[in-house]
This record gives sequence, structure tokens and C-alpha cells, in this order.
Amino acid sequence: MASSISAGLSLKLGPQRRLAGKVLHSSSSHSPFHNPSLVSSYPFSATGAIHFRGQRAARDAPPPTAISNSGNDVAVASKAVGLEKDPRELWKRYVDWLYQHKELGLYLDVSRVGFTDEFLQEMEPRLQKAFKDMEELEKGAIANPDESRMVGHYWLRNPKLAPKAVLTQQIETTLDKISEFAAHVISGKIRPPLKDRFTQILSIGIGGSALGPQFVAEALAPDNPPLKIRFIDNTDPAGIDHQIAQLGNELASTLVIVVSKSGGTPETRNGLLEVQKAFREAGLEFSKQGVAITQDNSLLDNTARIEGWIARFPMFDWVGGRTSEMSAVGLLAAALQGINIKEMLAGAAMMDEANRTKIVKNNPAALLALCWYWATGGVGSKDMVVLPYKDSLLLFSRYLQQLVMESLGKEFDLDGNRVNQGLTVYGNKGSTDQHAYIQQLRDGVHNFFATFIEVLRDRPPGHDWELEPGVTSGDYLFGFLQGTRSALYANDRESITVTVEEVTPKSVGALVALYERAVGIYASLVNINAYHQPGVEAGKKAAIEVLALQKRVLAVLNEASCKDPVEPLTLEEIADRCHSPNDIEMIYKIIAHMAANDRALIAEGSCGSPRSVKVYLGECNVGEMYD
Ligand SMILES: O=P(O)(O)OC[C@H]1O[C@](O)(CO)[C@@H](O)[C@@H]1O
Repeated sequence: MASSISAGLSLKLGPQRRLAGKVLHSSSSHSPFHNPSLVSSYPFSATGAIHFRGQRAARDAPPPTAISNSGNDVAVASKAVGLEKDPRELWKRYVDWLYQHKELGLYLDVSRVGFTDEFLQEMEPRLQKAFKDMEELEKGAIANPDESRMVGHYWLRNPKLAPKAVLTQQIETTLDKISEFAAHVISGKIRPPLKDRFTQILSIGIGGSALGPQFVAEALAPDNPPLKIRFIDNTDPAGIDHQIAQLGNELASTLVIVVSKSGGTPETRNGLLEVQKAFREAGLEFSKQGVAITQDNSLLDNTARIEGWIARFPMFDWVGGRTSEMSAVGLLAAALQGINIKEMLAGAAMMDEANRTKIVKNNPAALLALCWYWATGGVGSKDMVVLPYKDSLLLFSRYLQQLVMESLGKEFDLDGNRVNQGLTVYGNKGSTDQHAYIQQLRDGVHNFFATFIEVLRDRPPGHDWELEPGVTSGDYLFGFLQGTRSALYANDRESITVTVEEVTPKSVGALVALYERAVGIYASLVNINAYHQPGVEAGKKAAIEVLALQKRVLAVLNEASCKDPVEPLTLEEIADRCHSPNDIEMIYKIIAHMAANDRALIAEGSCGSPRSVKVYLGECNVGEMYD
């Protein structure tokens, strides 16, 4: 280890940093910003967006108005300095900046991010504004202006913080109901009609209605939980069949939790319909095994109420899907698996409290947001690679992907400027990824910064053994983390390290809260609404149009197939009769998909040459409406 660290530290700055090093300060008279002819030869543009040579240039160069709004001038002034390489200085930086939350056993090391004092000074007022924004949000401001909604996930772990007594009461009542319900299910007091007790959970939901529970199950479920959990988080029929097949006879002892804030998400609805069909085929009564988590009065809520499902839990209007882990969405599944949800909430509450300080150095969420801003120039010019060195935290990067990207990936800022903001997140786990893509991180395209998640405790006490004199498996894992961090830094790749002592309900709650707040602060720094997701609607709308077109295609084919003799149609003819000549490619895809799926549709000709294809239905459905 020691040799790899010192070898790394002796390396020189890469060419990109040296180039960057020429840009001293945006206000300097020698700055290339004052000489338009020089602009293209430097890694920063005149507008302040970062240009990395030979890499993704300037993230579609947002217009100058947007840049000045998100203050990239600050990043420009500071990115010009290379990373510290002197071991003593680096140690000093490590010690000076190390954040520790004693009670949570959580540490944050930002020493391998090269922000400067000047950058900090320039960011200070904007961070103070972000703190104010968070304060307002916690007090119940309409922090999601587009949807006219309050943003209250912080109240979930500190109900007294809610701006109205009625909200406090709703949170507390729901929490009591979750604990009681889970206890009754585990004890068998609430049981399925044909079995002594529930043994399995099948959770149906997508996005924020799945990712938190999936992450927490992987991180915290005991080896032998009172109920094992499975997920249906897609409308892939084969995936759904697989989950149901895996349950086998245990379907009779499966508690099905359907999770959807809106109560109308198509993937979730389809999952429910598929599972209900499986119940019918097995002679089981779904309503006696179904639970809904959704907003009051949603389609799902009404269905569950009318059909008499065994329980319904609320999702509050003021909790977004991606920040719903501490609501019934995350807590019910966790409690049923025997995870201590009070500890999760306590960990999150403690982290929230730590993040309320206005002293940046003592505020871990602000430190994270600051590092993100520094590393990406405040325009998402670099990706965040999340590397937990602990198998049980495998899904953390996936969970963060939605939390960060759905929150920060926005076209417009709060003033209506087109900014195309975002921060790309991906990752898996260490050291596994060392044998997959770390090669590129170390030596290849420099378009990322890393976040290591370190867990100090390797195994529960009493189980460790030395597989070599003085060395355990956990020591290897530790060594790989430290080695990768050093090797990346030596090649000017910045990294953050979050350390927890153990993976416990408390530390997991704290991690969730840490990143929720970092996203909120960063959103404020770049002046965007982190709490809506207008972009997702475009894809949903387009999908609905495809399905509507499919129904028109079927209607046209049905009419032609009911003729005597049957009239096979070319793709052009179908498109014309659908009054959609411009959709011919989509019609071809619809037909290819249906033909591959036993849909009584006969396509003659070669799929590889679409013009040769003629189509008709194998049977005529007189009077079929297809709508
Ligand atoms: O809980 P719902 O309403 O089914 O939504 C699921 C997911 O879909 C999204 O709305 C995006 O489509 C996410 O924000 C959300 O977590």
C-alpha cells in the first residue's frame, strides 16, 4: 500500500490540469477571458462553461444568461488550480477538512477534491442562500413551485417540524399504523386466508416507489427475515412471470404491496393486473393479501378501498417519490423484514440536524454540494461515480441515480432560462468494479469524479479470521479502496469518501438524509427546482401515443381481414388507412413486435426488407373495437 501511495504522489499533473493552470483568475487582466481570440485554446469558455479538450465539450454550452445565473464564474476562477500533491500538505488538508458525526459514526473526507479558499469564499454567499432556502422549505414553503407543492420529506423523521399540527399527526399516526401492522403480520395475527402467516412480500412499484425499498432491503434485511421481499418494478412480462414463478406455492402466503404515489403509473398498474391474474389462476383471493400505499383518493386507493384490500397506507402529497424512503413506501417494507425503522428515522433525523448548521465546514450536505459544484463546474460537466466498498450497499448508486438525476436533470432554471442542468450518477461496487471499468477511470477519459463509500466494520464481531498472516478478506477490501483512491488522485481524478462504521438502520437512514439534503442544497446553488420531473412526462406521453397507434393499426387490419377474400396490406397501406403516413416506421415496429408475440397477426415477406411485408390478421373479429 505505502509504495503505491508514494508512487502515485510523485506523478506530475496531467496536461489538462496544466492547461487549466494557465487560467489564473477570471478577473485577472492576463486571463484569456479578456482576449476572445484565446478563448478556444483554453479549457474554459468565455461564458464560463468548462471545455475539456477531446471530451464532452461544455455540456451543450448553456447560454450566457443561464451561466451567469448559475454563477459559473465562480467555478472558472477556482478550477484553475491543480490538485495538491505534497504528502504533508495533503495530510494537513485531510485533517483540516475531515468531517465527523460522532454519534452516527459517519465521516466525510473532501480532501481529494481540489477546491480552493478563493472558491469557498466566492461560494459562501450562495451557500448561505441555499441554507435559507432549505430553512424555508422545512418551514413549509412551496418549494416545488411548478406543482404548487410543499416539500416535506424532512418532517417524516421529525414530525414536530411539520408546519401544521394536522401534518404532524398524520405522520405520527401513519408511523404507528405501520409498526402495528408489521408486528401483526409478523406474529401471524394478520394472516392470509389459507396459511398460518405471511412469508413473502411482493412489492409492486417503480422509480421512487421501488428504489428506496430495494436499496434498504439489500443493505439491511437480516439473512432470515420474517418476510422475504421480491420486487416487480417493470412491465416486462417475462420479469413479472419470473417473480411469480419464484414464489411458487408461497403465493398463498405472499403479501402484495402495491406502491404508487399517483396511483396511476402504467407499469405498476400492469404489475398489479398480472399478479391479480396469477392469484385468480391459483384460486386465491387477492384482496385478502393486498396492501396499497398511495395518495388518498387515487385510482389505486379507490380500487383498494372498493375491493376491500387488507390495508391502505397514505403517501403524502408533499413527499416526492424519490424522497419517500422514510414514508410508508420505505418503512412498511423495512418493518416487515424486521428492520428497525425507528433507528432508520433516528439516523436520518440526526443527519438532518447536522445539516442545519450554517457553517459550511461543519455541514456535510453542504460540503458534498460544494464538491459537486467544484468538480462539475456547476454545470454537470463531470459524472459522479459512486463506489460503495460493501456488497450490501450495492444498490446505493442505483438509488442515488434517481435521487440525483431526476432532481437535478432540468432543462430550465427557476428563472426560466434554458440551462440543461444535471449530474450523471452511476456506479456499482468496489472492488468488483476494479475488474470492470476502473481502468478507464484511472487512465481514460477524464469525465468523472468518484465517491467512495467506506464501511469500517468488515464483519460482525467474532467472525473474522486471517487468511494470510495478519491479513483478512476485509483488509483486502480496505486495501483496494485505499489503493484505488490513491491511484485516481495521482492521475488528477478527484474523489470524496464517505465512511460509516457499520451498515446499520441508523447509518443507512443517515446516508439517505445526507444525499437528500445535498441534492436540495446543490439545486439551490444552480437555481433549479429539484422537486418536479417534467421531462419524464414526455416519454410517458409518447408511449401512450404508440399504444394508441397500435390500436388503430389493429382496427385497420381487422377491417381488411374481415373482407372476403382477406386483403393483406402493405405498411404504406396500413399507414395511409391509419391516417398516419409519417408513422410508418413505428407501424413497422408495432407489427414486428406483435408478429413476434403470437398475436394472431400474419406478416408475409421479409422483416429485413419492410417494403416486402404484407400483413393481415389470422382471424377476423367482427365488431371488435380496439379501444
Ligand atoms: O409512485 P408513482 O406515482 O407510481 O411514480 C413512480 C415514479 O415515477 C416518476 O414519477 C417518474 O415517472 C418518479 O418520480 C416516481 O418515483
